[in-house]
Amino acid sequence: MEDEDDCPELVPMDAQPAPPGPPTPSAQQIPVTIITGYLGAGKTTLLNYILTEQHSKRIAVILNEFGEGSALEKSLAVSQAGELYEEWLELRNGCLCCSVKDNGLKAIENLMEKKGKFDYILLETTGLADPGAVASMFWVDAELGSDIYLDGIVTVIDAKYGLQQLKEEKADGLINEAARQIALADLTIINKTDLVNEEELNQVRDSVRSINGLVKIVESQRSRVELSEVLDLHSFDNKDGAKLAEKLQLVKPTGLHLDKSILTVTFEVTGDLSEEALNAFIQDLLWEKKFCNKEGEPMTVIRLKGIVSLAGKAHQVMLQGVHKLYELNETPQLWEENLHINRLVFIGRNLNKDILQEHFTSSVVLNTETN
Ligand SMILES: Nc1nc2c(ncn2[C@@H]2O[C@H](COP(=O)(O)OP(=O)(O)OP(=O)(O)O)[C@@H](O)[C@H]2O)c(=O)[nH]1
Ligand SMILES: [Zn+2]
Repeated sequence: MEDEDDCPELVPMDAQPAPPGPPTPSAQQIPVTIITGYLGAGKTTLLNYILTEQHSKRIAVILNEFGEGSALEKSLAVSQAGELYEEWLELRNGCLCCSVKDNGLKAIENLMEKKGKFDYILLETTGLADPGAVASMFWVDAELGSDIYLDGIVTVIDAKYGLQQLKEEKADGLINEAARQIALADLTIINKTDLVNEEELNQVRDSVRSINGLVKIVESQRSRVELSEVLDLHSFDNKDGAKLAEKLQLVKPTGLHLDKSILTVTFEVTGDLSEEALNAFIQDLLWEKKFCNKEGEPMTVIRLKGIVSLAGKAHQVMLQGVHKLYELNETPQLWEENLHINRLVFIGRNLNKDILQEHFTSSVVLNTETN
């Protein structure tokens, strides 16, 4: 028997260091999909469905749970599904953001010792977890990053109770977790459509869209969705810069809103950017929270995406941000001569498009093109 409590072996210092940033995944890297969603939305149902329906991939599952009763139940539910490898990740009470990283890394590192035995990882987070913290750990840990890559964040929403969950006001102005999970998502699955009528379903759809102008939405009963819609999304890859550029153009800004809600703003600015000033802008926004809306409340960005033109670079550069982490990565896509359109999408709270764009244009853009 392996001792499960052993700390993972450290990789020797002279081992090949991972290149900075999340590059285009290599064939050896294993994709990880984070499955999140509010309590009872249908995450475990989705996992079980994927594990029983999908036979072309060997999938490892990591559950990240509170409370022993439900943990035991889920462990059994998942391990019925034939040959799969299960790691146990239990967060004792306390701050998720702090504990998730260490425990999560340990579970994944343990799992990676069984490398070769699986080719996809699904990670279910608890209903109350902040998936941003989980997603961040794949970026922070360079060694881990050389073994696996983040493929996408999937948020399951309860068609019946989702709206109610989204409207819950949090004490002290904290961000509503259900809304945060939608803000972070690459794909949302509106589940339990059997429990609502068309009008209710439309309302849920509209609320999801009002939070996240980028996210793809599918609907399901018992979490039965096309697997190709859930797995291999490549949401964070830089190889597909052209696809992202296209997608960013279709983003609709959102915002028929209550003060505290999360929304999407987007703008485009032509010209080349100073890389240094862009870094400073992003850090002021994500780390320092220096920008405020008209009411003087600091803007909080949960997810950030963009395609930008950096001075001196012929290739388009992809900007990805989750939580407080962000990255700039060159894509294979070349800019057209004199048509350098920077497109940015921000999902978060207290965002004011005009103020953001104004800061961006005045501090980051070097030269505005005329054509
Ligand atoms: N009516 C209906 N019930 C569903 C559907 N999908 C799942 N359920 C039920 O909803 C309950 C919760 O589903 P789970 O998959 O355990 O939800 P979860 O998100 O994993 O829940 P937690 O891990 O507790 O946060 C279970 O009783 C499911 O059988 C659906 O489409 N329609
Ligand atoms: Zn679950």
